[in-house]
Amino acid sequence: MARNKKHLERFQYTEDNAIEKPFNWTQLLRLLKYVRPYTKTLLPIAIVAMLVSTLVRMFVPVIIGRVAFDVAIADENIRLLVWIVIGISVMYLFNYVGNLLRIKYVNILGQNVIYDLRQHLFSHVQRLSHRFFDTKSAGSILVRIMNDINSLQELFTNGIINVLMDIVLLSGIIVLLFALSPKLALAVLIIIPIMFYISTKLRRNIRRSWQTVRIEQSKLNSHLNESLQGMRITQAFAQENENAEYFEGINTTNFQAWNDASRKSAMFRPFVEMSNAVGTVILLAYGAHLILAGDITIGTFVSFSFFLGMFWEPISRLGQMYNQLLMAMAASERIFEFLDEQPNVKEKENAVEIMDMKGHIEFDRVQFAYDDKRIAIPDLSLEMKQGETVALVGHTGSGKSTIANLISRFYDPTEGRVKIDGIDLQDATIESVRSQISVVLQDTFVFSGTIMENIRFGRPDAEDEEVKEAAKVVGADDFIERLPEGYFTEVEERGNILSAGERQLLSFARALLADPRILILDEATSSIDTETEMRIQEALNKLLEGRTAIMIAHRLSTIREADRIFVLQDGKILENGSHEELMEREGEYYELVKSQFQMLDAI
Ligand SMILES: Nc1ncnc2c1ncn2[C@@H]1O[C@H](COP(=O)(O)OP(=O)(O)OP(=O)(O)O)[C@@H](O)[C@H]1O
Repeated sequence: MARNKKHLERFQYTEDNAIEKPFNWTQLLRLLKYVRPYTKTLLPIAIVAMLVSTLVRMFVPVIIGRVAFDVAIADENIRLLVWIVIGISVMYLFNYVGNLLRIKYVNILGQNVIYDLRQHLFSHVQRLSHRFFDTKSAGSILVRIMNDINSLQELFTNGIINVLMDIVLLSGIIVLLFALSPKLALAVLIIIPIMFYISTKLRRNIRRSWQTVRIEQSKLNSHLNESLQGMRITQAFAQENENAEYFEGINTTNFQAWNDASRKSAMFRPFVEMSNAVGTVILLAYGAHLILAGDITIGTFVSFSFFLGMFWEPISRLGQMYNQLLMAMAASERIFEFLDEQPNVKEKENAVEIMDMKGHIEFDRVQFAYDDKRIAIPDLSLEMKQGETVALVGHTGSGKSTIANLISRFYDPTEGRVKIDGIDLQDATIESVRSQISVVLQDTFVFSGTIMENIRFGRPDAEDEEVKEAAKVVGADDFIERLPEGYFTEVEERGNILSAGERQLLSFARALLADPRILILDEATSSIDTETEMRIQEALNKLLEGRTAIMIAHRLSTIREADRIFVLQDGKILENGSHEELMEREGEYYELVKSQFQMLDAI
C-alpha cells in the first residue's frame, strides 16, 4: 500500500485549481463594482420586476386564507369569491410578466458584466511585460480568462437578484406568519434551521464528494492511459504485478470516493422530506389545537399551509448561492491576482516620444538579470551606429537575445542605461520605441487569417499593393502566388500549411512593410536552406538598407557581410570587429568559424 501512495503522489491536485475559497467581503465588493455601470439601467428594471412577482407570491396565500376562506366561503358570498378568483388571476398575470422581465434583464446584466470583466482582464494581460509571460504558461492564462470568468457567470446572472428575491420573500413570509399568528409562526419556523443545514452544509458536502470522485477518476484515467501506452515497457521489464498493485491502489480510492459520494447524496432527499414532514406535523397538531381554542381562524391555517410549501425553494436557493459564492471567491481571487499584476516595464508620466528614430543604439554599463539568482549581463557597454549592421555571435546562453530584448524594451536593465538616439529608453514612451523597431524571430508567428492580413500586421493601414510589393522585395511572392488562393489563402493559427522557411519569408515581408528604423533578426535565417538563403541574401540587403540592424545567428555564414560582429560570452563582449579583422586576430571568433567549418566538413 505504501508503494501505491508513492505512486499517487505523481497526480497532485494543485492549490491553483482550488474550487472554493473562504468568503471575503473585500473581494465580493470588488466584484460587485463590475455591476456599477448597470445600476441605473438594467438593475433597477430587474429589481422592480422581481419585487412585483415576489409580492404577488407573498400575498396570494393571505388572500386565499383570510379573504376567500374566512370571509367569502364563511359567508357563502359567491360574488366576492368570483372577484377573488379574478383578482388572483390578474395578480398571477403580473407575477408572470414580472418573472419574464426579471429573467430577461438579469441575463442581459450578467452577460454584460461577464463581457466587461473578460475584456478588462484580456486588455490588462496584454499590457503585461515579458517577465509575466516568462513565469505563466499560456494554459494557465487561458483558464483564467475563460473558465474562471465563466464560473462567475451564475453569480452575476441569477445570483444577485435571486439573493434579493429570496431575502424579500423569506422575510416577507416570516413577517406575514407572525402577523397572522405569532404562536403558530414560532412553532412552524423550527424547520427553517433544519432546512438551512440541509441546503448549505449537506449540499456542499455532497458536492465536494463528487468533486473528489472526479479527481479520482481523472487520476485513474491518467494512470490507465500511461499504463497502456507503456505496456511494452512494463512487459519487457516484467513489471505487470507491480503495475497491477498501483492500479489496485488507485482503483480502490476511486471506489471509496464513489461510495462516499453516493451515501451522502442518498441522504439529501429524505432529509428535505423529513423537514417538510416535521413542519406539516407541527402545523397540523398545533394548528388544530389553536383553531379549537379559537386562537386562529381556518383561513389562517390555510395561509400557513400555503406558506409552509414555499419555504424550501428560497432557502435551498440561498444555500446554493452561498456555495456558489465560495466558488466565486476562488475564481475571482485568481482573476484579481492577474488584474493586480503590474507591468514591469512602466512608462513614466512625462515620457517623451522618440520622433523619427535614427537608430543609434548605446548600452551604457548595462547590467541585467531575469531573476535574482543569475545575472545574464553583468556590465555591458556598446554602441551601434545609425545604419550599421551588427551581428551578435556567441555560444548558447551568452546573452544575444537578451541584448535584443533590452533594445525593444521588453525588459528594463537592472542597472545602467540603454539609449536610442541619445534618449534613455526608460524616459521614452513604449509605443514610440516599439513602433519603430521590428523583430523577426526564428519561430515566426502566423495568425489565423489570410496571408495578406498576416503581412499587413506589420502596418495595418498598408494597401494591398504595398503588401505585395513588400513580399516581392523579400522574394516571398513566388510561393504565395503558388498557393491556391494566392495572397488570400487562409492560413490557420501558427501557419501549419506553410513550411518553416516560407513562414520566415512571410515575416521578412511583414518587417519590411513596417519599415522600422531598427531591425532585429533573431536567428531569422536558420530555417532557410542554403539555396534560398543565397536568393534572399540580396533581399536581406534591401531589408537592411538605411536601418540599424542587429542580426543574431548561429550560422556564421549569414553574418559575414555585417559591418561589425560582437562576440559574446556570459553577457560580456570578448571581441568585436569586421569578419576580416576578427579572422585575422585568430581569437574566439576565428575558433567559432573554424569549428563550424570542421563540422560542415565532417558531414
Ligand atoms: N525569460 C528568461 N527567464 C530567465 N532566464 C532567462 C530567460 N531568457 C534567457 N534567460 C537566461 O539568460 C541567459 C542569456 O540568455 P539569452 O537568451 O540571451 O542567450 P542567447 O545567447 O540568445 O542564447 P541562444 O543562442 O541559445 O538563443 C541564459 O543563461 C538564459 O538561461
